[in-house]
Amino acid sequence: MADKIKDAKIIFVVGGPGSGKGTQCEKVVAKYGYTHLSSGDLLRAEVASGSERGKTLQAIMQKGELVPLDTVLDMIKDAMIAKADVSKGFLIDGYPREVKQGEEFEKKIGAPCLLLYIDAKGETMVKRLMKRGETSGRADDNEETIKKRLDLYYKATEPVIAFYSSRGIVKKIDSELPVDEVFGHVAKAIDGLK
Ligand SMILES: Nc1ncnc2c1ncn2[C@H]1C[C@H](O)[C@@H](COP(=O)(O)OP(=O)(O)OP(=O)(O)O)O1
Ligand SMILES: Nc1ncnc2c1ncn2[C@H]1C[C@H](O)[C@@H](COP(=O)(O)O)O1
Ligand SMILES: [Mg+2]
Repeated sequence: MADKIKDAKIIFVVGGPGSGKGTQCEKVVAKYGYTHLSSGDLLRAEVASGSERGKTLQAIMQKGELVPLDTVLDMIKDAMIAKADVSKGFLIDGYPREVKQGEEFEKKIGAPCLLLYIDAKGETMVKRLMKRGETSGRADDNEETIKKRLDLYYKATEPVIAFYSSRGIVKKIDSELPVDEVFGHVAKAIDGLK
């Protein structure tokens, strides 16, 4: 089964909470037809299913903490296999959150050809998430959890950028710009792929 995805085109989309990863991924899907897999969305779907596992995940996510690596990697892998026959490429949004996640992904699935680093200032991310929280219904879009997610991002996820930079596959995207301008830079990075 895993053979079906071993040669897939894989793009990691990494950035802080509220930086605009999901927003840009939607636009990439519209233009390039890639498959968007957000680890957070996969986890929220499990929570919404009402399963016992979903209840455990919900408690972790509500605190702004990371769920266990194996849980999230298995979900991504299953979702990739389900789309393998029709996918032109995969946008893996919100993963890896720490270097170990990247290493395990490469062992079990394959290597990314590009890492889109969606970069915004801390204060911008907080403002965006507080605004999104007015309508999102997300249990983690509140002041206390946003602060924890941001702290964890700087501590655990920023080293991911350095790890892949040494491989020359990181494109840093200024996400302080308006959405369509940000997308112009995202598209340029994707068009630059062989
Ligand atoms: N360039 C932008 N300018 C202004 N607002 C933006 C921009 N990009 C995204 N937004 C808005 C849309 C959302 O309401 C909010 C967060 O964007 P979103 O794409 O959901 O972030 P994200 O996927 O990185 O966050 P999370 O990690 O929490 O899922 O900010
Ligand atoms: N890759 C991940 N590893 C661990 N936990 C994760 C991962 N992706 C999402 N999560 C959990 C923890 C996050 O705070 C929430 C929301 O994710 P988001 O990408 O902001 O939608 O889910
Ligand atoms: Mg998102």
